[in-house]
Amino acid sequence: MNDIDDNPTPQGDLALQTVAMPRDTNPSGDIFGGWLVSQMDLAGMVTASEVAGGRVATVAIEGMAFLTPVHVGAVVSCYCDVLEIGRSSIRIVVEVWINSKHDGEPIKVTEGDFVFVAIDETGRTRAIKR
Ligand SMILES: CC(=O)SCCNC(=O)CCNC(=O)[C@H](O)C(C)(C)COP(=O)(O)OP(=O)(O)OC[C@H]1O[C@@H](n2cnc3c(N)ncnc32)[C@H](O)[C@@H]1OP(=O)(O)O
Repeated sequence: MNDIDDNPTPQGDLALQTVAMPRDTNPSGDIFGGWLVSQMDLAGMVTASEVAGGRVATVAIEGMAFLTPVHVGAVVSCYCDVLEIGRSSIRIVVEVWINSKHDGEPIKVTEGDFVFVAIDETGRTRAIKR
């Protein structure tokens, strides 16, 4: 995982942008980690589907850490960078960034390595065309 201080700008391309809503909070009013993972999975799926030219499934999520809380109303941006393309798999680092409530500076919230697999209509793996 990249160190937040060594990597002050997003890595990769913007794949998904959304707003953290009150419905995405737990009873204490904090945004759920699971909601963020869901957004990251969607962002990764968009990028992986483009690379794979069709249907993909998430096979693994590795090495995640939540670095800073997300507040309701924050614009949540997911950036994807393709790290590796195998026979059927695509490894993507997904980073989530928000802007600081105080000074508007971009802040990295979390990142994780997501592995997607290209699958056919029956759900079996398929080779990615290059
Ligand atoms: C967007 C969504 O659909 S989210 C839904 C949640 N995800 C799912 O339902 C997927 C459930 N899993 C599956 O259906 C199956 O595991 C499949 C079809 C994805 C893969 O089937 P497998 O029998 O594991 O395939 P196989 O062993 O050939 O591995 C396929 C590729 O995935 C890679 N892979 C498999 N497991 C892992 C893992 N845990 N971590 C990293 N890579 C992995 C393999 O290295 C291989 O890569 P390569 O083809 O580039 O060499």
